[in-house]
Amino acid sequence: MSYVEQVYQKVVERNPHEPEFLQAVKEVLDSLEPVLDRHPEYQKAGLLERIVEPERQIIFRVPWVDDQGRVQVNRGMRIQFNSAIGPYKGGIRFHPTVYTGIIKFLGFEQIFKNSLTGLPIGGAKGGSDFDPKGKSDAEVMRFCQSFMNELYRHIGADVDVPAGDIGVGAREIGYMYGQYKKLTRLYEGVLTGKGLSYGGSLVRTEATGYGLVYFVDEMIKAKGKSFEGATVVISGSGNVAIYAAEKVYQLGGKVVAMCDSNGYIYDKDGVNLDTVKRIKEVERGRIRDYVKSHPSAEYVDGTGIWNIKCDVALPCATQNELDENDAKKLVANGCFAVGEGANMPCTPEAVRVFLENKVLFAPGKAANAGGVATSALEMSQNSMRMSWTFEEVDAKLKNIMVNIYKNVSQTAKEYGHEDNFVVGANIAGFLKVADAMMAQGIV
Ligand SMILES: NC(=O)C1=CN([C@@H]2O[C@H](COP(=O)(O)OP(=O)(O)OC[C@H]3O[C@@H](n4cnc5c(N)ncnc54)[C@H](OP(=O)(O)O)[C@@H]3O)[C@@H](O)[C@H]2O)C=CC1
Ligand SMILES: O=C(O)CCC(=O)C(=O)O
Repeated sequence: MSYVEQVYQKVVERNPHEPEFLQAVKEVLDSLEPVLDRHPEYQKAGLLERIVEPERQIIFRVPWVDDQGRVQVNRGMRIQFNSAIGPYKGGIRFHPTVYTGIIKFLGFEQIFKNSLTGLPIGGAKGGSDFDPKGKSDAEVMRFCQSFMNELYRHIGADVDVPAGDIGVGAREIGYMYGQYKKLTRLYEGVLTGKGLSYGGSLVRTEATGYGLVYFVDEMIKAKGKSFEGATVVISGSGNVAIYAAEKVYQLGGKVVAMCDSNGYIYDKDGVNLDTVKRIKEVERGRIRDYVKSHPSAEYVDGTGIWNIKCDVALPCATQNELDENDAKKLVANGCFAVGEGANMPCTPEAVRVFLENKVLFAPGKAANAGGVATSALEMSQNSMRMSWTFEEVDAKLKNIMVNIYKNVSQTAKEYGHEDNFVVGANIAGFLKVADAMMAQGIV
């Protein structure tokens, strides 16, 4: 058994009930064999054993009172995975499926993603099994305040800087920021994704979706293709999906389908993004409402969005939402590129189908890094007590995404896996963190 296989075996023994975490670790470790051949010193330093173990996990009770006066109790957590290259950084997810296996897979991915941005940020993730769907603003506020009543002890502008993720947007960040400030009396950049009136950065709302499309654009341009005239299917209709769609339209493509967890809409004339924004950002409604104002579009309950013919597929909803059969369908329908806006949305079997069929595949830790990169730009602006214009931040974001593409594709080539951006992203993200960990001793 190789060193890498031995490390993975130990991870399986230690975390037997966390399949998503095991999936994320296996994908990274599988890419690292050639790196370990070149760097035998990593084994001596126990580098892999250390990188797969979080530096710290904080799990806490979150009690709150609902609108009926009943006491509710959720579980909160923050997993601070790796601080070798900077303060912990990563989102907070509020969703009923949250448990340690999900937050650990996200925190682990975040280490390498944050490294790829080229900015000094370590990896972390947090969340709760609280479901904001159907809750009143007052309930969400009480929950967020209670969540922060514990979390504030473990974070800080130079310690750990959380942000949003599924179920956590501007509203939740605002409530958490207010409570942090009240508890600590500090007005500092402790969270990103803040509102513009209290330290937020322009473009952070758009950043993950825009960044995804900048990355995919670079990847397909290298093969002589473009978004101009391309038909695109995007799963999800949340923050990442909406702004990926906006950038696709700006580059001349047409988005024909989007979804939420209940079902998908198909609009052959191109999904009207103003309508989706109204339904999702203002009314907090369901995607099925789209057909009320666009009767020529179709709404279909359940999964199945990947059966729709497209040139480019952008999974932007959640982990493991696109499986082997979906991938085969996309290939059969002529899809030539897939970009992961979500974290780990494609199963390992689906990724294999794409790579075997020469579909250009942009893995999430590279392709969706624009969100956290812009969060780091928000941290810089907060530290400098200034704010850049939309154009300035957007230009920096685009530059970062182009550089990530270059780094990932060059690394893939250098290690003998040309056009395999999964291997390229894992190795390039790992090398910087490994170098920093080696320099800092056994900690
Ligand atoms: N926000 C960010 O900056 C970043 C986010 N990401 C990743 O992008 C993904 C989306 O995040 P974000 O847009 O912020 O989250 P949002 O909460 O804004 O949106 C999530 C969207 O995905 C849908 N969805 C969730 N679960 C499923 C499912 N099982 N099947 C179909 N649709 C589903 C939701 O539908 P419904 O409303 O019905 O639940 C919603 O439309 C996540 O994987 C996240 O980790 C990655 C990098 C940065
Ligand atoms: O902006 C951030 O800090 C985190 C974004 C995020 O959660 C992610 O990259 O998955």
